[in-house]
This record gives sequence, structure tokens and C-alpha cells, in this order.
Amino acid sequence: MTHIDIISGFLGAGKTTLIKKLLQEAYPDEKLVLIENEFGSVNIDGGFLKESGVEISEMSAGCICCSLVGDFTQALLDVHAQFSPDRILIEPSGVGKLSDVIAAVERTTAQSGDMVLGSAVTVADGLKVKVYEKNFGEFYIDQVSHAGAIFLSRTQKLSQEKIQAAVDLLRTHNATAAIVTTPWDELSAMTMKEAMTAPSLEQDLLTQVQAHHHEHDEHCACGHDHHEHHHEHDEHCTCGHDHHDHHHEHDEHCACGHDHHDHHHEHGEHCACGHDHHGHHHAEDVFTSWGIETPHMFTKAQLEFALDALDGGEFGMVLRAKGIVPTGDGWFEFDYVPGEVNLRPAKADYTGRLCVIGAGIDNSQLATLFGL
Ligand SMILES: Nc1nc2c(ncn2[C@@H]2O[C@H](COP(=O)(O)OP(=O)(O)OP(=O)(O)O)[C@@H](O)[C@H]2O)c(=O)[nH]1
Repeated sequence: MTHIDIISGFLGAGKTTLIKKLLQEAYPDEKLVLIENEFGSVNIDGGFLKESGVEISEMSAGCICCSLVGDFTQALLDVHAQFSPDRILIEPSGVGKLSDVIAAVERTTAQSGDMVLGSAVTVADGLKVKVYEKNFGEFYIDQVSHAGAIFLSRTQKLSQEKIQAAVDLLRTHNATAAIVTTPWDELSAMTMKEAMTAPSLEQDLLTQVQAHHHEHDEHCACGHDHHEHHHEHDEHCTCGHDHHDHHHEHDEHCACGHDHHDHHHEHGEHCACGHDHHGHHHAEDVFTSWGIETPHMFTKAQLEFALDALDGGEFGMVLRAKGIVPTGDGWFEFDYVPGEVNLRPAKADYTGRLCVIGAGIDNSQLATLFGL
């Protein structure tokens, strides 16, 4: 039997970091395949993870939750047929909806009796819970509310009060998940595995996913009407089902650039802007990426300057950048999330690669910034 673990989480949350730890410590003796789905067109993580020796199946340039969903099911079936692994780890793109990934896995396991969904984890940057919930709620809350376990990253940088506030906010969207608040380097493999596979997780996940697919005249047994019932500001339902998913909260703003609040279409009237105003956006509607492979020789100072400049706002709302490039001082890898730059020496790669992801980013200005 092949167990499937989904490690989701918003851009830069720490999915790859957690996966590296799991590979080294939790599953050292298992035959394991990692399916990575990068939103950007240039796959950066693949290179870093290859050193771990694990089999990697990369799906770049899109999101397995939307456009690539058919390919994704096929990729799972192919990986299973080719390797018969003990475990398949799936790292969806940071802008993927976990509910869609779970649904795609469930469809696949229904076709193959030899695969089972083991766990669905969401990694959340402890420093950014509030801001991402507010600005990218449709994606972020989906990831949080459908997780069986939520691993908070960077808690070593947070005060007790800030950790508590993050947990309280996450709880409003997920009443049952195990929320990991201990810094990961203090955690044993056994503790991580226990958190990931809370009892009856699969049933919980199924129930959550099914809650979104009630037929019109079919009623959920939780006693709440999911169609005509809206919670007041700050009021939360405790029925364990997620009513928030496809609705923006009062003070939550959608980042797609369209106003969904003041503008109501009458029944049967359609907007010609090409966006779906009924609450469901594809990642491609909201997020874009700029990626390039280049032999360009950078200087370390130029890289540091460019990465620091991404916080300024003039290149759009940059949410993530990563790369591996040659400089006069050797090769460097870098990671950027808002307010955090990590630049470190690396082994030479076959060519330089970098990728920037965000909302409303300006590709030509970014190219100029990096001297390309
Ligand atoms: N200090 C600290 N840094 C972390 C932690 N988790 C992740 N990071 C850093 O955050 C950056 C992004 O981490 P990744 O693991 O690549 O995040 P990801 O979720 O895979 O990112 P995407 O590729 O955008 O999906 C890296 O520089 C990590 O070193 C953490 O718990 N503590």
C-alpha cells in the first residue's frame, strides 16, 4: 500500500524545509517519491532536493489544482506504477487550494486500490498568518481549513503572545487540526508523524471535502444551512465545517484586482471582465511569476541589493523569490519572502536560474533590477 502525504502551505511557508526534515528523519528507510508542483515556470527546488537522493517528479508551470489536474492524476498513477513506492509526498504549489489537491488524490485513490491518503499538512509562516489570511484568504484559508495538521514555521522568532495569536486565528478556520507550535529542530520524527496523522484524519478530510459538494436539496447534518447562512463579523460556527472557503470576510480583500463587494450582478447577468465573481479564483487569476534561466555572472552585492529592493513595492507585491546563480564569489542560492532574505553559498549548477512570484508583479522592471 502506498501512503500519500500532502505538504501544502502558502508561498515561502517552509514546505520544502519540512519535507527535507521528514526525508532525513521521519522516512529514512522508505521507498519514497516526491511530486513537486511549482507555480513558476522555472523549477528551483528540484535542484536542491535532488541531493537528498529521493526520486522527484516535477510538475512546473501551472497549478495541479486547476489547469494540470488531469495531468496530476496521471502523474500519481504513473509514479505508482513505475516505482511502487511506500510513500508519495506531494508538495503542491504555494498558491494551490488544498481542497482541490485532496479531491484530486481521492479521485486517484478511488481508481487504484493500492494507494491511500495518509495525511494533509499545511505549513504556515507564523509571522504572516494574519496578513496572508487577510490578503489571500481564498487560497490561504482553504489550505488552513482542510489540513489535518498545521505546522507553524519560524516560531523560534515569535513571542508567546504572537504564537498564541497565530494559533487563535488558525483555530477560527480549523477547529480540529493538530497545530505544531514547537520549533521544528526540537521535534523528533515520531512527534512529527503523530501530529501529521491525527486519528481518523482521512474521515475528517473526506467529510470536509464532501461538505463542499452538497447537492442543492441535500442537507449537511451539522444543523447549519451553508447556502443562506452568513456569520456575523467575528462570529464563528463550531460545527466543524468550513463555511468560509469561497466567501470573503468583511474586512478581507481579494487580491485579484476586481471589486466583488460593491458590484452585484442580477441573477443571470454576466460580467464581461472574464473573472468569476462567484468566489472561486484560479491561482493564475491572482498570482503571476517571472522566471529565467541565465548564464549571467552576478556580483554578490548586486544580488543583495536586488533582493532587498523586492520589499519596496515598486515591482508589485512580491511574495516569493528564489534562485541559484553564479557570482564572482562562487555560486549562491537565495530565498526571499517579504521581510526575509536568505543568501547562501551553493554548489555550481548547470546554469543560473531565478524565479519571482507575486500579485501584480512587473516582469520587465524585475529583469532590470536583476541586471538581465
Ligand atoms: N528561520 C526559519 N526559516 C525558515 C523556516 N522555515 C522556512 N524557513 C526559510 O524560509 C525560506 C522558504 O522556505 P521553503 O522551505 O523553501 O518554503 P516553501 O514553502 O517550500 O516555499 P515555496 O517554494 O514558495 O513553495 C527559506 O529561506 C527557509 O530557510 C523556519 O522554521 N525558521
